[in-house]
Amino acid sequence: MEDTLIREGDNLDITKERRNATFRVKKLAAFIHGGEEIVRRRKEIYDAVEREPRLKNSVPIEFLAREERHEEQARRAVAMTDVATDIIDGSDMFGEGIYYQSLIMGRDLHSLSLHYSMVLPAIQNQADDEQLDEWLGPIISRSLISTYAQTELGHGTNLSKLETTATYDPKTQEFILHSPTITATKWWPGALGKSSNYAIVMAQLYTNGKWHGPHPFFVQLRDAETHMPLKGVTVGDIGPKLGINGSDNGFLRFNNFRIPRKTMFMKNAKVLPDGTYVPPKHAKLGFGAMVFVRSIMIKDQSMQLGSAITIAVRYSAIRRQGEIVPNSGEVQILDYQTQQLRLFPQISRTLAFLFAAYEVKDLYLRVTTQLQEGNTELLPELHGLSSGLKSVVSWETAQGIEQCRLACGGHGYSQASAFPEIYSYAVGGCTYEGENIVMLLQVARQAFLGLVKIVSSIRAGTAKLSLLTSYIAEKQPKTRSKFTCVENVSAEDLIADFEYAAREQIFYAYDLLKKNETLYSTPEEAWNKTGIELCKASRLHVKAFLVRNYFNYVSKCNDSEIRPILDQLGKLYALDGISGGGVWFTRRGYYSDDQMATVRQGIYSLLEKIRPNAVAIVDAFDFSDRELQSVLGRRDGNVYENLLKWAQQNPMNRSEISTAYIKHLKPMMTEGKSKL
Ligand SMILES: CCCCCCCC/C=C\CCCCCCCCCCC/C=C/C(=O)SCCNC(=O)CCNC(=O)[C@H](O)C(C)(C)COP(=O)(O)OP(=O)(O)OC[C@H]1O[C@@H](n2cnc3c(N)ncnc32)[C@H](O)[C@@H]1OP(=O)(O)O
Ligand SMILES: Cc1cc2nc3c(=O)[nH]c(=O)nc-3n(C[C@H](O)[C@H](O)[C@H](O)COP(=O)(O)OP(=O)(O)OC[C@H]3O[C@@H](n4cnc5c(N)ncnc54)[C@H](O)[C@@H]3O)c2cc1C
Repeated sequence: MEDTLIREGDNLDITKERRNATFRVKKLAAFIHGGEEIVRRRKEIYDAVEREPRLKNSVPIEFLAREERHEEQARRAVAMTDVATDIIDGSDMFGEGIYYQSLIMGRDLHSLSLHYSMVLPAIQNQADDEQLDEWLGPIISRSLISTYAQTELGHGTNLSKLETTATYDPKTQEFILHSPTITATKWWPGALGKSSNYAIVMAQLYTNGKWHGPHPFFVQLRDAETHMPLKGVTVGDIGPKLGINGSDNGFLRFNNFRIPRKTMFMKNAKVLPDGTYVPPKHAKLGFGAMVFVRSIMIKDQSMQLGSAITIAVRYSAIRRQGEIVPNSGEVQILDYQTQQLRLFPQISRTLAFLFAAYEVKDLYLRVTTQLQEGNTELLPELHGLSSGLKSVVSWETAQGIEQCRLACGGHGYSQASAFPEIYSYAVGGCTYEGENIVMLLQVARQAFLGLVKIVSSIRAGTAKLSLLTSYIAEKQPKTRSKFTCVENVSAEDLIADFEYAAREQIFYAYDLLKKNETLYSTPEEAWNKTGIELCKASRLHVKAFLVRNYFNYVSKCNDSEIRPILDQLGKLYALDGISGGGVWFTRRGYYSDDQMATVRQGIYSLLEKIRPNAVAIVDAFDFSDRELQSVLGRRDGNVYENLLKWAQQNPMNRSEISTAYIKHLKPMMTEGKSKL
């Protein structure tokens, strides 16, 4: 990060904002990103990327047609990975990897996305030693391109009903892969359509006439030389999508396609040559690649929200429209209280999500180490934390980006703002790696050792609780919330409030479930009739984690220059949640009407405090113009002249007269004239 973000020629309003900030941006950036050394490395990586001619992103991606975009993203992906090890520590996916990728690939996936984000971790963690020796080299050297093919036309969520079969034939020691129906067609896998010649294929395993559920296989799909699909394989691109159109998400069918026995991942489950099935230590170890992406995408999502709010705050600082006091001149739109309420909570959310991303990364790494030793103890906790965070974070990120777009008025709707790209990329996270509602139900059902299981064990006095769940066993306070005013409220009080709301809803949902079990004939029907309340319980449980984790993380900061900023943002995060969460905080009179009114007053006072530092705070997220790719969010604030330049480079303006005019409009006008 540079010493100062102020330069000659910058927009005067944005310069004034930076001069008036009460803290040094570098300090906050260091805290946010985990230390000065990490910020220094970010700058080093950025400079190296800028110096490398092959990593120049000269084509404005938003003007490209689908095939051109796919090709340009493939070019970038190859260049990115050609020079990666000269620039970054390739083993640090959660840190340097994700940052490096965002500098080059922008908000899109590409031909190698799944190769790195799912296949590499799956091979590292699920292949046996012999398979690792055989597969890891080609994966790293990129002599093959691979993807993760699980979802089918008929089933994405309910993996037990996937229809692709892998039937073992002991005579030839092969599996026969087959797509028995149309709905068995694999559908969605990134980079499957045209790029990949290998895929991890999830298929229902049958050996010696017995079914063993879905298992992963590493399957060659296309010829290594000609890249033509192999006989028995039908593969192609599924067509344009809401976003990520640089990626060739694909379809895939097998027609009695034979693959060798050792293409089944064999570190956990095994099929012996005679067809004997050896089960894994934990039934869901084969789902590890999904857990990796759910874990890493929390950081990715927070960075998407962070870039949206950086753009919106910078633009709001240079945009002047309307007067607050008549005849005193037009104000920066950032001065409107309503604008602040739209924007500043998104700053807090970005930080809360980022700090949660650090926690889930640590847990992921601990679980990976444990699994290497054959210990699956922490796996359910990771499944719960990553599923719950994935759900809440991707949803609130999508909502937050949309608020940022709306807050930028008409210019927010233009691709020049970058919001359409950011939104359409980020919102995919609500669906992929487990549809959000389904993941919330997982949190309720199984995760965190199972909220539902926890309640029954707490009541039975047999609960074994983890750090993430121990609050659930605490007694609900009979007194009111301790909140009196924003100045006096402590982190502990705010955490207690969220835990109160979560506990209240968890027990409410549990009791409803038990009641429904008496009303409906099966536990599954009762579960379905309690689904909405269970999802609410999971959401509040995750929110309580986010608040607790935010303040725990910030408690490490003793710097008097930036600590007040972090406290203000933390309080805003919590109070905005309480104010918007209404009913859960007022149940049993925990918050009175007067307290709620004081919460709102607290929010207004925080908005006022944050306002003078808003530009500097988003500067501390340390996004370069290269990453933001937004005319509205330019560091220098020179928006208007660059909007005009951006429009002028639009291919439609290459000639004065369009083909639409020549082919359709002109003949119509000529005919119109002849009728006069
Ligand atoms: C040098 C190199 C340079 C490289 C430079 C580049 C670097 C790039 C770096 C970083 C890139 C990062 C980019 C950011 C991220 C963007 C990438 C985006 C890619 C997106 C691709 C998308 C892929 C996909 O979508 S793949 C398909 C995903 N599909 C799903 O998620 C399906 C959802 N369904 C399920 O997961 C499950 O079926 C279920 C959980 C809904 C239900 O499962 P079921 O089998 O029915 O089980 P159930 O009976 O409910 O539960 C039984 C018990 O099992 C437990 N359990 C379930 N799942 C798991 C699990 N995964 N792990 C552990 N335990 C699990 C469950 O809790 C139950 O437990 P219990 O104890 O018995 O109660
Ligand atoms: C951008 C993108 C990239 C993707 N990349 C890949 C990839 O690389 N590889 C891959 O294999 N897949 C990929 N997918 C597929 C993705 O993982 C699935 O779409 C996702 O898991 C959701 O499954 P589904 O489509 O079957 O949704 P459905 O399960 O059909 O969901 C539809 C609705 O039904 C509800 N629903 C379903 N089941 C339940 C339930 N039990 N209880 C309550 N409600 C329920 C959901 O909440 C949702 O509202 C990708 C998808 C997208 C959008």
